[in-house]
Amino acid sequence: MTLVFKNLRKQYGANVAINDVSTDFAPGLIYGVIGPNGAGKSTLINMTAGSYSVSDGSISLDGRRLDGMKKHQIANSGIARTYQNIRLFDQMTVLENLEVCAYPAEVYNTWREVLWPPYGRERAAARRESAMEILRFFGLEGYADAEAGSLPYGRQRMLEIARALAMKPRVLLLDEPAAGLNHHETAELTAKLAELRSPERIMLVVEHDMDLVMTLCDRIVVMHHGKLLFQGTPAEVQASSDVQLAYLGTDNDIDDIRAAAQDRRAQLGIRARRRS
Ligand SMILES: Nc1ncnc2c1ncn2[C@@H]1O[C@H](COP(=O)(O)OP(=O)(O)OP(=O)(O)O)[C@@H](O)[C@H]1O
Repeated sequence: MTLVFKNLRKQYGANVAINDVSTDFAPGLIYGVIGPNGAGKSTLINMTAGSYSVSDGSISLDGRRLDGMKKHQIANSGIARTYQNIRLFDQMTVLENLEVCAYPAEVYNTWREVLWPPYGRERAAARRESAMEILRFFGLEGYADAEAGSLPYGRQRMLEIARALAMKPRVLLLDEPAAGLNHHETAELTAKLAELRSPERIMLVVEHDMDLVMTLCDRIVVMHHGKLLFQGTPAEVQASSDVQLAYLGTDNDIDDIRAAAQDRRAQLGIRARRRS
């Protein structure tokens, strides 16, 4: 399984958000996507998930073109995502948030469940058990019957990832999963995400939190002004003066990049990080 971006381009009017990006992603690895604000990171996620159209070039999974597919077809191809700003089904329970993602994609199977109640009950029980297993993994089982919107912020972030996992994705796209989490929550999240590394899954994590990225990711893609500036291991990225220049305009080290990322988050009004 490989996810491939080929000469990918995204243009909003005259603004070129993604400019001729070509790279590929292999299963079993966690990829970090970093870069200054406006570099095009979220646009990559949005195009891969089908939320935004592709202006030019292609995105394919196992040789199958995803660009041009409808959003639900992309989801059915095994791509799941989370959002920079949490988007849960607030009025549903935590358990329902997961169950709703595991309903059959094929109309045929839905009718089978409706017309054959024993089969429907069996499938519903299996969905529930599978959802509970994911909730237990995230330590959310105690919230199963609570309304999703009533959960503390950090738990909602975890629930978003849990919900994406309920789709059993082959490609998991996480857009700033640590935004607004305190240090304790970020450490917990980092450990959970590391456990999700699987030979059957490609993971892409867009994140400003350098500690998370450097700890978690096997490979890092650095975006700058819509272009792929650099790609390598965390050590290679930390050693790259190109990367440091892109972030800071000066040839400083990774600690300054960390500080710059925090400053930019604050400027953007991304929920302040609480020190625990
Ligand atoms: N829906 C949109 N309409 C018009 N321009 C957009 C849209 N979404 C993004 N852009 C522009 O595309 C460029 C890349 O934005 P994108 O959100 O992908 O960057 P980013 O690297 O994810 O930034 P951040 O770290 O701030 O989230 C920016 O110039 C942004 O203003």
